[in-house]
Amino acid sequence: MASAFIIVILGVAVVGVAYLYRMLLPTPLLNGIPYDRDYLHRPFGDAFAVKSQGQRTHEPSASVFSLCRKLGSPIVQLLLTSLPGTHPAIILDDPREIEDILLRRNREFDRSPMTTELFDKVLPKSTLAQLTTPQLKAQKRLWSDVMHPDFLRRAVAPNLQTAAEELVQLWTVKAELSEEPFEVSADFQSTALDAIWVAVLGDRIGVLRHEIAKARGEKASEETAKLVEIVRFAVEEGSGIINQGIGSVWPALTYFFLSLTPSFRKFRRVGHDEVQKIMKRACERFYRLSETSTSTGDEDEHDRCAMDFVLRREIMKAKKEGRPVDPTNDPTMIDELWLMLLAGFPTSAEISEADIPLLDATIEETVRFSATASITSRRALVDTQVLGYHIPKGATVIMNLRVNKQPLDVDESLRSETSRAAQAKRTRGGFEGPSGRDLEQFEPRRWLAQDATGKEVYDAYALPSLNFGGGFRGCFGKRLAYLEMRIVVATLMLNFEFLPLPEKMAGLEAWEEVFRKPVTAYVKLRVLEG
Ligand code: HEM
Repeated sequence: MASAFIIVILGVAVVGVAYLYRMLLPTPLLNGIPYDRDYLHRPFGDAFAVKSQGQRTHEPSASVFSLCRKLGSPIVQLLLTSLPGTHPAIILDDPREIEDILLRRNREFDRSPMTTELFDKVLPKSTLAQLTTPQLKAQKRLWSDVMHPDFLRRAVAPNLQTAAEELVQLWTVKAELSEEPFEVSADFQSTALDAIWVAVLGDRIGVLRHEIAKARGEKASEETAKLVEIVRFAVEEGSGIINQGIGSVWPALTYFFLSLTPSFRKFRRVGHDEVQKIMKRACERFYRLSETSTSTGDEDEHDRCAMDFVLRREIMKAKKEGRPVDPTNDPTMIDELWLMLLAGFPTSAEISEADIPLLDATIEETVRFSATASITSRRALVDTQVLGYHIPKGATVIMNLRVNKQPLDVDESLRSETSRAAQAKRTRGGFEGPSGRDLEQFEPRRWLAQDATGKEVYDAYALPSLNFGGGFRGCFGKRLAYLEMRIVVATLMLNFEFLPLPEKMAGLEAWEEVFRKPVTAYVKLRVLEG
């Protein structure tokens, strides 16, 4: 009797293990999209192979899209498990079709859970942690005006200019101390942190001033040093947590374990407290103003940053409706502000408005070439088609935002109507024309054209520009990032001559985490006389 029982148990165990093993094997979609047959009979399909290639090269996105080149198709399937809840994942590496999906097919594709899950544990109420819903649309509307060109020019550009000038001071001190090249990654991070903090929250943290004092051998203020340390911790910890989710094949599990660690809890507490303190001060200012001001207008001279703009509007609206309001306790507000700080951290008036086509072309080419963000994804909301293949509702389409190789050939008749119409408007032929040549080379002039009078102009549409995504769920901070690059690049060019570097310091290798960053970034400078 006992042995029969053991045989039954063993039988059930064997069937259970066989069933689990079967579930770990991939089931490709029956829609003809190519896949890597080498991984058809391996548990977890090619997910681990792609992940380990990414870890080896430090370029995870490139390892995902290398599958398209390997199979010679701009659209391929990633083989995943057949476990319940696993959605088909399709990889797309065709800039024209990606641009079309992002910009023109918002009814068919939305932000995918692959992205929202990464931000859900870290900043749950932020835009990036949400699929498109009526509530998210209202949240996006509330913030949309803070990226209006007029607001950026009036309130944000002067602060960005100050950060750029402080970077010039820092490099001048360093160049005067030694004629040797020096590493500048940390200086760009300090500039980006100062710039994004003041643009979003209006307060100066003074990271660059702190670095200038250190470079001059002066004693930096203890208060600034403490604040810089807190802010650096929160920004770096936040990016690090998201990065661990990106690197995981099971982000939900990784986040579960991370959420138990003291540094995760410290990130949530410190981040929350620091931003809340700054919000409290701004609210007090607006409560005082609301006693005297009659303005309920959309723009106000008292707004110094993105946060001011939204807080003032909320306070004025509540006052008009005669209800109390305390935005400092609104977790949506705090998470959204933190998302902007984390998103703006890697970005590196007159300058902001001057018409200099070659400057714009150089910035666009830098954005393309550096590919700071190389990947995004969308979820199919309906059964649809991409490049002639059926895409089932619920499938995730993972898209390459990096345009550094001639795209693979595609039969024009397989493209969507809107994609063909967009190509027809590219008067200089897009990839087929001069702008599409030598995409492995840094060549700003690909973004220049001549207008009807023969004048050289910047052509933002010469090629699909994908590094900020696009459409309704495209990057919210794109204008701010371009403005910051414009001001910083122009200010540096006006103050320094950049001398040639020894070959070993001029490498272009990158390290991709949430964003791609250079492995090393050196400069050798000659300070230009005023
Ligand atoms: C070089 C700098 C930056 C790059 C390369 C970048 C890139 C991106 C990309 C690729 C996306 C996803 C877009 C898509 O899926 O279509 C995104 C989303 C987003 N970015 Fe940026 N970004 C940068 C700077 C900023 C800044 C400065 C801010 C804010 C101040 C910002 C705020 C956001 C937000 C809120 C979203 C989510 C939008 C949504 O889901 O609706 N980004 N960014």
